Amino acid sequence: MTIYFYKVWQPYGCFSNFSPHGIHIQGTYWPTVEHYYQAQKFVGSTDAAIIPVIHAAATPEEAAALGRCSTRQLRRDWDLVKTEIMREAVLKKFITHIDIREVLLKTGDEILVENSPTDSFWGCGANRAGLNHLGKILMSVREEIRNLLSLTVIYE
Ligand SMILES: Nc1c(N[C@@H]2O[C@H](COP(=O)(O)O)[C@@H](O)[C@H]2O)[nH]c(=O)[nH]c1=O
Repeated sequence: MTIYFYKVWQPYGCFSNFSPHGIHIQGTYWPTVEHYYQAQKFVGSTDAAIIPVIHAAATPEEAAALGRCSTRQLRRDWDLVKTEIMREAVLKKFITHIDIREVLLKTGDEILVENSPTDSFWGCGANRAGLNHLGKILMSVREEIRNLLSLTVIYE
């Protein structure tokens, strides 16, 4: 059965990038995947000064609003790198936090879908026919962690 998730307070809310699970990446701690993802939009851009502001945002909603501001200049390669950047952050989240890693692993081989009514890139969009890249990343992270854990069992 397909598992749909979206808001943090709904079932499987820990799969949302807005969930309160911090990550360390390249020496910096980010309070949520969303903070990190939104800040990466401006690395090397003329609007890079917004990065520490996004980092310090009180909530992921605030971080997202800062990153989505249409008057700011995104890095030129954003569309090429955003999926890999998201994957790295989501992998780090589920490697770091054992409790939600268990939730992810317990979904077995079910299809995971970000049920966003407005986003048909990361989610499935209102018609549920969107690309669902976040769901796909979660499924691939689930597979990667499973493989990592099976290697640990063999070599321990
Ligand atoms: N979960 C969730 C959202 N979805 C998230 O929004 C991000 C995409 O942002 P952007 O590339 O700027 O459009 C990505 O992390 C996606 O998972 N959006 C929300 O407004 N509220 C929410 O609770």
